[in-house]
Amino acid sequence: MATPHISAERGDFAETVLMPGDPLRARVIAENYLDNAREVTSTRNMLGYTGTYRGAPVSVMGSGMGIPSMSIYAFELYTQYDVEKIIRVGTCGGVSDSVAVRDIIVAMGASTDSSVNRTRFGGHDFAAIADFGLLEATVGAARAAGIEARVGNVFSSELFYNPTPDFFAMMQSHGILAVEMEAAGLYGVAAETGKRAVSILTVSDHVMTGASTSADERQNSFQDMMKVALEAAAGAN
Ligand SMILES: O=P(O)(O)O[C@H]1O[C@H](CO)[C@@H](O)[C@H]1O
Ligand SMILES: O=c1cc[nH]c(=O)[nH]1
Repeated sequence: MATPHISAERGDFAETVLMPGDPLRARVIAENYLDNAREVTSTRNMLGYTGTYRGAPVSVMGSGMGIPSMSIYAFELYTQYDVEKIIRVGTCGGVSDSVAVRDIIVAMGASTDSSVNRTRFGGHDFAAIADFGLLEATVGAARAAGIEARVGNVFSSELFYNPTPDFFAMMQSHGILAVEMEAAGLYGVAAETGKRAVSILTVSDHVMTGASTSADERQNSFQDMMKVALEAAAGAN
Protein backbone atom coordinates (compact mmCIF):
# COMPACT_ATOMS: atom_id res chain seq x y z
CA MET A 1 0.00 0.00 0.00
CA ALA A 2 1.05 3.59 -0.46
CA THR A 3 -0.62 6.93 0.08
CA PRO A 4 -0.17 9.84 -2.33
CA HIS A 5 2.79 11.07 -0.29
CA ILE A 6 4.17 8.07 1.64
CA SER A 7 5.54 4.93 -0.01
CA ALA A 8 5.65 2.70 3.11
CA GLU A 9 3.66 -0.49 3.69
CA ARG A 10 1.09 -0.66 6.45
CA GLY A 11 2.96 -1.77 9.59
CA ASP A 12 6.17 -0.02 8.54
CA PHE A 13 5.67 2.84 11.00
CA ALA A 14 5.81 2.58 14.78
CA GLU A 15 2.93 3.93 16.91
CA THR A 16 5.09 6.95 17.71
CA VAL A 17 6.67 9.13 15.03
CA LEU A 18 9.14 11.94 15.71
CA MET A 19 8.86 14.68 13.08
CA PRO A 20 11.51 17.30 12.37
CA GLY A 21 10.77 19.73 9.53
CA ASP A 22 13.92 18.75 7.64
CA PRO A 23 13.96 15.24 6.10
CA LEU A 24 17.77 15.15 6.30
CA ARG A 25 17.46 15.75 10.02
CA ALA A 26 15.15 12.73 10.12
CA ARG A 27 18.00 10.71 8.63
CA VAL A 28 20.48 12.10 11.19
CA ILE A 29 18.10 11.16 14.00
CA ALA A 30 17.59 7.65 12.62
CA GLU A 31 21.33 7.09 12.18
CA ASN A 32 22.39 8.51 15.53
CA TYR A 33 19.57 7.85 17.98
CA LEU A 34 17.73 4.71 16.82
CA ASP A 35 18.91 1.11 16.73
CA ASN A 36 18.42 -0.97 13.58
CA ALA A 37 16.84 1.92 11.69
CA ARG A 38 15.59 1.19 8.16
CA GLU A 39 14.20 3.61 5.59
CA VAL A 40 10.46 3.12 5.12
CA THR A 41 9.58 5.98 2.77
CA SER A 42 11.33 8.45 0.50
CA THR A 43 8.54 9.85 -1.71
CA ARG A 44 9.50 13.42 -2.68
CA ASN A 45 12.64 12.85 -0.57
CA MET A 46 10.53 13.22 2.57
CA LEU A 47 12.56 10.54 4.33
CA GLY A 48 11.05 8.27 6.98
CA TYR A 49 12.72 5.58 9.11
CA THR A 50 11.70 3.03 11.71
CA GLY A 51 14.01 1.60 14.35
CA THR A 52 14.01 1.08 18.09
CA TYR A 53 14.87 3.19 21.11
CA ARG A 54 15.58 1.29 24.32
CA GLY A 55 14.02 -1.73 22.63
CA ALA A 56 10.72 -0.06 21.68
CA PRO A 57 9.81 0.71 18.05
CA VAL A 58 9.99 4.41 17.10
CA SER A 59 9.78 6.10 13.70
CA VAL A 60 11.13 9.41 12.49
CA MET A 61 10.01 11.28 9.38
CA GLY A 62 10.36 14.81 7.99
CA SER A 63 7.25 17.00 7.93
CA GLY A 64 8.47 19.66 5.52
CA MET A 65 8.00 23.34 6.32
CA GLY A 66 4.66 24.93 7.08
CA ILE A 67 1.20 23.78 8.12
CA PRO A 68 0.08 22.46 4.70
CA SER A 69 3.04 20.10 4.41
CA MET A 70 2.84 18.93 8.03
CA SER A 71 -0.93 18.43 7.67
CA ILE A 72 -0.57 16.10 4.69
CA TYR A 73 2.00 13.85 6.36
CA ALA A 74 0.37 13.84 9.80
CA PHE A 75 -3.05 13.03 8.29
CA GLU A 76 -1.70 10.12 6.24
CA LEU A 77 0.35 8.76 9.16
CA TYR A 78 -2.60 8.91 11.57
CA THR A 79 -5.27 7.61 9.20
CA GLN A 80 -3.39 5.13 6.96
CA TYR A 81 -0.47 3.86 9.07
CA ASP A 82 -2.04 3.41 12.53
CA VAL A 83 0.23 6.06 14.04
CA GLU A 84 -1.08 7.16 17.45
CA LYS A 85 1.44 9.79 18.59
CA ILE A 86 3.42 12.40 16.71
CA ILE A 87 6.15 14.33 18.49
CA ARG A 88 7.34 17.31 16.47
CA VAL A 89 11.03 18.04 17.09
CA GLY A 90 11.77 21.39 15.49
CA THR A 91 13.39 24.77 15.73
CA CYS A 92 11.73 28.08 16.54
CA GLY A 93 12.48 31.78 16.85
CA GLY A 94 12.32 33.15 20.38
CA VAL A 95 9.74 35.93 20.87
CA SER A 96 9.36 36.36 24.64
CA ASP A 97 12.00 38.24 26.65
CA SER A 98 12.03 35.24 28.94
CA VAL A 99 13.41 32.82 26.35
CA ALA A 100 16.93 32.70 24.96
CA VAL A 101 18.64 30.87 22.13
CA ARG A 102 19.26 27.19 22.95
CA ASP A 103 16.22 27.04 25.27
CA ILE A 104 13.84 24.13 24.84
CA ILE A 105 10.16 24.94 24.54
CA VAL A 106 7.23 22.56 24.77
CA ALA A 107 4.22 23.96 22.90
CA MET A 108 1.27 23.50 25.25
CA GLY A 109 -0.78 25.52 22.77
CA ALA A 110 -0.22 26.96 19.31
CA SER A 111 -1.81 30.19 18.11
CA THR A 112 -1.76 30.84 14.38
CA ASP A 113 -2.59 33.14 11.48
CA SER A 114 -3.47 30.05 9.42
CA SER A 115 -7.14 29.37 8.66
CA VAL A 116 -6.81 25.58 8.51
CA ASN A 117 -8.25 24.85 11.93
CA ARG A 118 -11.18 27.21 11.33
CA THR A 119 -11.79 25.47 8.02
CA ARG A 120 -12.09 22.09 9.73
CA PHE A 121 -13.97 23.55 12.74
CA GLY A 122 -16.96 25.19 11.06
CA GLY A 123 -15.46 28.67 10.95
CA HIS A 124 -15.03 28.81 14.72
CA ASP A 125 -11.81 29.43 16.67
CA PHE A 126 -10.19 26.14 17.66
CA ALA A 127 -7.83 25.96 20.66
CA ALA A 128 -4.89 24.03 19.22
CA ILE A 129 -3.41 22.24 22.23
CA ALA A 130 -0.96 19.42 22.90
CA ASP A 131 -2.10 16.04 24.17
CA PHE A 132 -1.85 16.29 27.97
CA GLY A 133 -0.28 12.85 28.47
CA LEU A 134 2.44 13.56 25.92
CA LEU A 135 2.98 17.02 27.40
CA GLU A 136 3.35 15.49 30.86
CA ALA A 137 5.73 12.80 29.57
CA THR A 138 7.82 15.44 27.80
CA VAL A 139 8.08 17.74 30.81
CA GLY A 140 8.80 14.74 33.05
CA ALA A 141 11.55 13.50 30.72
CA ALA A 142 13.14 16.95 30.70
CA ARG A 143 13.06 17.19 34.50
CA ALA A 144 14.52 13.69 34.91
CA ALA A 145 17.40 14.63 32.60
CA GLY A 146 18.02 17.96 34.37
CA ILE A 147 17.05 19.86 31.21
CA GLU A 148 14.96 22.98 31.68
CA ALA A 149 11.95 23.05 29.35
CA ARG A 150 9.72 26.10 29.00
CA VAL A 151 6.05 25.22 28.53
CA GLY A 152 3.55 27.62 26.95
CA ASN A 153 1.93 29.10 23.89
CA VAL A 154 3.81 29.35 20.58
CA PHE A 155 2.73 30.93 17.28
CA SER A 156 2.61 28.84 14.10
CA SER A 157 3.15 31.38 11.35
CA GLU A 158 2.18 31.02 7.71
CA LEU A 159 5.00 33.31 6.62
CA PHE A 160 8.62 32.98 7.64
CA TYR A 161 9.20 36.46 6.20
CA ASN A 162 6.25 38.40 7.60
CA PRO A 163 5.98 42.06 6.53
CA THR A 164 3.35 43.05 9.15
CA PRO A 165 4.68 45.84 11.40
CA ASP A 166 4.74 44.95 15.10
CA PHE A 167 3.80 41.33 14.31
CA PHE A 168 6.22 39.98 16.92
CA ALA A 169 5.53 42.76 19.43
CA MET A 170 1.85 41.76 19.37
CA MET A 171 2.82 38.16 20.06
CA GLN A 172 5.15 39.20 22.84
CA SER A 173 2.40 41.22 24.53
CA HIS A 174 0.20 38.11 24.52
CA GLY A 175 2.74 35.85 26.19
CA ILE A 176 3.80 33.93 23.09
CA LEU A 177 7.13 32.23 23.79
CA ALA A 178 8.30 31.56 20.23
CA VAL A 179 7.37 31.43 16.56
CA GLU A 180 7.53 28.39 14.29
CA MET A 181 5.44 27.05 11.39
CA GLU A 182 3.75 23.68 12.07
CA ALA A 183 2.47 23.04 15.62
CA ALA A 184 -1.05 24.49 15.22
CA GLY A 185 -1.61 22.42 12.09
CA LEU A 186 -0.33 19.25 13.73
CA TYR A 187 -2.58 19.77 16.76
CA GLY A 188 -5.58 20.37 14.49
CA VAL A 189 -4.99 17.14 12.54
CA ALA A 190 -4.50 15.20 15.79
CA ALA A 191 -7.82 16.52 17.11
CA GLU A 192 -9.65 15.80 13.85
CA THR A 193 -8.38 12.21 13.74
CA GLY A 194 -8.65 11.47 17.48
CA LYS A 195 -4.88 11.01 17.81
CA ARG A 196 -2.17 12.59 19.98
CA ALA A 197 0.58 15.16 19.40
CA VAL A 198 3.08 17.41 21.12
CA SER A 199 5.73 19.80 19.77
CA ILE A 200 9.19 20.22 21.28
CA LEU A 201 11.27 23.09 19.92
CA THR A 202 14.76 24.45 20.36
CA VAL A 203 15.23 28.19 20.05
CA SER A 204 17.58 28.69 17.08
CA ASP A 205 17.36 32.50 16.99
CA HIS A 206 15.55 35.34 18.75
CA VAL A 207 13.36 37.50 16.53
CA MET A 208 13.39 40.48 18.92
CA THR A 209 17.07 40.59 19.83
CA GLY A 210 18.55 39.14 16.63
CA ALA A 211 20.57 36.61 18.67
CA SER A 212 21.29 33.34 16.91
CA THR A 213 22.97 30.05 17.75
CA SER A 214 26.36 28.86 16.62
CA ALA A 215 26.62 25.45 14.98
CA ASP A 216 27.98 23.95 18.23
CA GLU A 217 25.20 25.44 20.34
CA ARG A 218 22.61 24.19 17.85
CA GLN A 219 24.06 20.70 18.11
CA ASN A 220 23.99 20.73 21.94
CA SER A 221 20.43 21.96 22.23
CA PHE A 222 19.39 19.53 19.46
CA GLN A 223 20.85 16.69 21.56
CA ASP A 224 18.92 17.86 24.64
CA MET A 225 15.70 18.05 22.62
CA MET A 226 16.24 14.56 21.19
CA LYS A 227 16.86 13.12 24.64
CA VAL A 228 13.62 14.67 25.90
CA ALA A 229 11.64 13.53 22.84
CA LEU A 230 12.93 9.95 22.86
CA GLU A 231 12.46 9.52 26.61
CA ALA A 232 8.94 10.98 26.30
CA ALA A 233 8.22 8.57 23.44
CA ALA A 234 9.43 5.68 25.59
CA GLY A 235 7.62 6.85 28.73
CA ALA A 236 4.26 8.11 27.45
CA ASN A 237 1.27 5.80 27.95
O1 LIG B 1 13.32 23.22 12.18
P1 LIG B 1 11.94 22.99 11.65
O2 LIG B 1 11.29 21.80 12.26
O3 LIG B 1 11.87 22.93 10.15
O4 LIG B 1 11.06 24.26 12.12
C1 LIG B 1 11.23 25.61 11.78
O5 LIG B 1 12.15 25.86 10.74
C2 LIG B 1 11.47 26.14 9.49
C3 LIG B 1 11.75 27.56 9.06
O6 LIG B 1 13.11 27.77 8.89
C4 LIG B 1 10.00 25.92 9.76
O7 LIG B 1 9.65 24.59 9.44
C5 LIG B 1 9.92 26.20 11.25
O8 LIG B 1 8.80 25.67 11.91
O1 LIG C 1 9.77 29.54 11.98
C1 LIG C 1 10.83 29.95 12.47
C2 LIG C 1 11.85 29.07 12.90
C3 LIG C 1 13.00 29.58 13.45
N1 LIG C 1 13.14 30.92 13.54
C4 LIG C 1 12.16 31.75 13.12
O2 LIG C 1 12.33 32.97 13.21
N2 LIG C 1 11.04 31.26 12.61
